[in-house]
Amino acid sequence: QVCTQVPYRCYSTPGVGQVQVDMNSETGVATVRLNRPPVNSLNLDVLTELGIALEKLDADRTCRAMVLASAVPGIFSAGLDILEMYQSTPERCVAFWRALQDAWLGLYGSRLVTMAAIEGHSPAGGCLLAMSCDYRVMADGKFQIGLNETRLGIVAPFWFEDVMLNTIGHRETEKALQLGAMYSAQQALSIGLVDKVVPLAEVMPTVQGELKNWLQIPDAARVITKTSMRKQVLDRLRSQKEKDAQFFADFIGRDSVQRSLGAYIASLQKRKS
Ligand SMILES: CCCCCCCCCC/C=C/CC(=O)SCCNC(=O)CCNC(=O)[C@H](O)C(C)(C)COP(=O)(O)OP(=O)(O)OC[C@H]1O[C@@H](n2cnc3c(N)ncnc32)[C@H](O)[C@@H]1OP(=O)(O)O
Repeated sequence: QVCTQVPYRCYSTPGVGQVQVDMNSETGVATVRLNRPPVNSLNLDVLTELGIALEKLDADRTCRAMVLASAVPGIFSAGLDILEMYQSTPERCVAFWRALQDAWLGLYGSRLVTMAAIEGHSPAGGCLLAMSCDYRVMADGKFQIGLNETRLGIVAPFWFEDVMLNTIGHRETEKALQLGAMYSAQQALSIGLVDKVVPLAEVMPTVQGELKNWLQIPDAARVITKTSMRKQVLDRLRSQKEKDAQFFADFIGRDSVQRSLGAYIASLQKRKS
């Protein structure tokens, strides 16, 4: 049970919030769990909650690190909620995209040590969240991770691409994005998409162990280094947020894209029958 005793502090109501934040003020480590069953798809509400949670943690001087995880077994995140992109309005699309931009700028630009505990599938937007952390530990087994956008007939935006480039390099990114490739944990490890693969039950203990190394480094020096490494990619989006949001809404509204998304949703439903 989380958040029941000192030194834990909750930023969300247990069992209610779609983004649950448990702050351990003794260690300075916050755990942020996505909690939107069945698959933690990222809709406008979740992205808004996530953006706010990240902003609060960044402002909390007692907080030094954050673990991004899931409260839903078997899933890290299924990525963006496809229903936000299918038969939506241009206004809603723009609001949705702004919330994604803000959550991502907060995560990729966070001063905290950020670690992803990937205890389930992590396609598309889920993979973006994981890649935006400083370190990734993934559960071995049947779970998959990757930017699969082209398989849906959509295109990973330039900032998704930039983050992947910074994570696995140009050649692997080119293949991964064109093919919309999804990788097993072992394959992801072999191309550097994740940093460690362990059995499911060991993901959290491994993250906690790795955090000890990172927290030995003085914050100021680490933060200056992180900022210097990530600034260019962050600034590229910051300088064209509105244009990017408008471009997304226009692109998603195209008939051909809507047809592809409709077919993809049908294929997801068909898998079950
Ligand atoms: C120059 C051009 C520039 C272009 C610029 C703009 C372009 C736009 C870019 C937009 C970027 C998008 C990034 C994304 O994140 S798109 C989302 C991609 N996500 C996926 O493809 C994941 C699909 N889901 C799965 O593969 C599986 O669900 C799973 C994650 C492997 C889990 O499998 P599991 O068997 O456990 O669960 P189910 O498949 O039975 O799913 C349960 C129900 O959830 C629904 N579902 C699944 N994923 C999503 C989703 N992402 N959004 C909404 N709903 C989702 C699924 O349909 C089931 O619903 P049901 O119970 O009602 O049938």
